Amino acid sequence: MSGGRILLIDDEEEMRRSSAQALSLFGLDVVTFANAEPVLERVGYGFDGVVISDIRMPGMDGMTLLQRIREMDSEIPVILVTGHADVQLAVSAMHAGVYDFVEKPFAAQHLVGIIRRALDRRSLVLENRRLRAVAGKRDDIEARLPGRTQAMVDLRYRLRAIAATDADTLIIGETGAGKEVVARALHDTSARADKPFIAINCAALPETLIESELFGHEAGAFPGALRPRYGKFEHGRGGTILLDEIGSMPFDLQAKFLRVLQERIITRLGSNDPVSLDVRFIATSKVDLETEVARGRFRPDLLYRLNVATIHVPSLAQRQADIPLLFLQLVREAAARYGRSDIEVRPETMGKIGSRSWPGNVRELRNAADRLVLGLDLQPEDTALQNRKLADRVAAYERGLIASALAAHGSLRPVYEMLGVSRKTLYEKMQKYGLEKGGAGDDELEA
Ligand SMILES: Nc1ncnc2c1ncn2[C@@H]1O[C@H](COP(=O)(O)OP(=O)(O)OP(=O)(O)O)[C@@H](O)[C@H]1O
Repeated sequence: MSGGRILLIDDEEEMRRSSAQALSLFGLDVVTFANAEPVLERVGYGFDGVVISDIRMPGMDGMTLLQRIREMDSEIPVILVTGHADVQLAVSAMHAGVYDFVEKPFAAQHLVGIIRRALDRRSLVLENRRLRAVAGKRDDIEARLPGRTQAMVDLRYRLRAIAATDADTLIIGETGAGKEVVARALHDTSARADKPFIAINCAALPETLIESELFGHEAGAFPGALRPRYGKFEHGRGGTILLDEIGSMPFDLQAKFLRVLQERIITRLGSNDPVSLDVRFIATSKVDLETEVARGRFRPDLLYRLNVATIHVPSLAQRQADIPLLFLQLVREAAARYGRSDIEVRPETMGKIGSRSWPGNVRELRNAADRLVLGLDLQPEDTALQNRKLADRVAAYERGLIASALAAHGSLRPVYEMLGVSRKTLYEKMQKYGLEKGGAGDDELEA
């Protein structure tokens, strides 16, 4: 039997007390209410329990409650408690989709039997929904993240393994490598697939607003907060929250966020009432968070907490062999988007695509596919470079310098000496940019 909750509504206090007591003797987890309104806040699409309500009550009656619940999710079991003379009401409730009735006075054991069947049915409904959602999207991972290189095979394997858990996840990868695509795929193949997916870009939110954006606020929490507002965390209830560019989260906020991760509770700005939060967090970063920790810009405790389930999204340089096929797929997608069907990729174009470097990764490759479909020339590498952000241009420049130094020397020592970096730094950068050691001996690499 499921461990779901039983919400019991009756306006008579004695009835609430005695029913709750009787049901808890049978090991059922009962919460009682004197009126129906607050129950609507407690149930929703993923509710894994049963509602039992008196049919006649002042304020919202049992019939209206039944209708309101069925508008949210028609498969939540609602059991109505009727009086002896309520036959007419009972007939309408049956038409309205009530799960079952009990007539007052009732034997607790009789009600318990009905509740147990209702709970079993509810957990079956939820499990079926979960499996349907997962099955529908699972096959899709291959299509969303294609590639035959080991790096992509490993990525898909890890993604599936982590999607089967509810662990908070850190996704690392270069700009444009597809971190957000991976985050979405993770959500869509997880048990939370039919719940919200909320993406928040930490780098794009102004520092002054970020806290109220995430946590929400009460009216008057700060000047300009005229009305209470839910934060994005609460909007994501039951689902997944993606924190893009977690490294850009202001330092002070990191401590608060760590507490949210640990306790699953948030407090809106200007409020003292903590609200519980059922979400999975996914964070992404293109910068090395260890380095940010060393620079005092990122909290080590937050990194350790996030670093449990980690997915590395390979750069295009780390999956060079996948580039031609991926490019063809992106061309097909672009052709569909622009309503073109006669697109042909010439072998020499394909040669250029496969051999050049793509520091902007799939995003840049996708731009190239768009240009081809629109009949524009492939941008020369240096023009493409000018259109990128400073950090990407610096990275591309650095990669180029290291690549040519590696090509010019048979061993690593002259390379790192010439570039004025330690052997360890050189090794890390080679890994980051997917560069091979050229003619250098293996022993040189043990930094
Ligand atoms: N495997 C893929 N197949 C098709 N398109 C992809 C794939 N991976 C990424 N893309 C596309 O490339 C672009 C960049 O992807 P995404 O936004 O996920 O990258 P990112 O790593 O989150 O980038 P940034 O760090 O800059 O935010 C998007 O347009 C996305 O649709």
